[in-house]
Amino acid sequence: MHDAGANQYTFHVEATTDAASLARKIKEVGMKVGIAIKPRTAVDVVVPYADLVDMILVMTVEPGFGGQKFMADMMPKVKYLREKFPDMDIEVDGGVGPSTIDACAQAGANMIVSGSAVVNAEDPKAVMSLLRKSVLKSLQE
Ligand SMILES: O=C(CO)[C@H](O)[C@H](O)COP(=O)(O)O
Repeated sequence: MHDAGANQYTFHVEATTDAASLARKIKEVGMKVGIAIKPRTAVDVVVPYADLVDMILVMTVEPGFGGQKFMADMMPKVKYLREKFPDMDIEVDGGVGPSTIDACAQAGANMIVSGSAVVNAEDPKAVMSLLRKSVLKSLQE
């Protein structure tokens, strides 16, 4: 993947029995590391790997497909991570769009995955701009 131009590899903590080794291997080949947690995984699970990763992804839907409903009850995980790791990239993925971005941004997410809300929009560029503005506004507060 690195040879093909990828500069970050994100894996699910639930998908490996040795997240630390996997994170180190990804770094060794020169890529940034992201670690993701599914909605039913406790946020504490990723804390031991914080020194080994560049980004923590909090899933706000069950992974699998786009178009699902945003789980607002994942926001305490984002807030907890932002308070604990002020300089960490924290991403949210699932059901993020104009009506849910402020909750993500205010909880402390600075990276966003948005599928349906962008691709199904009449004006995808305007939606991306709105999402970006919400995150930037919270970062400046
Ligand atoms: O595959 C996914 C989750 O597994 C999608 O990345 C995610 O759901 C984003 O899509 P949407 O914004 O439509 O929820």
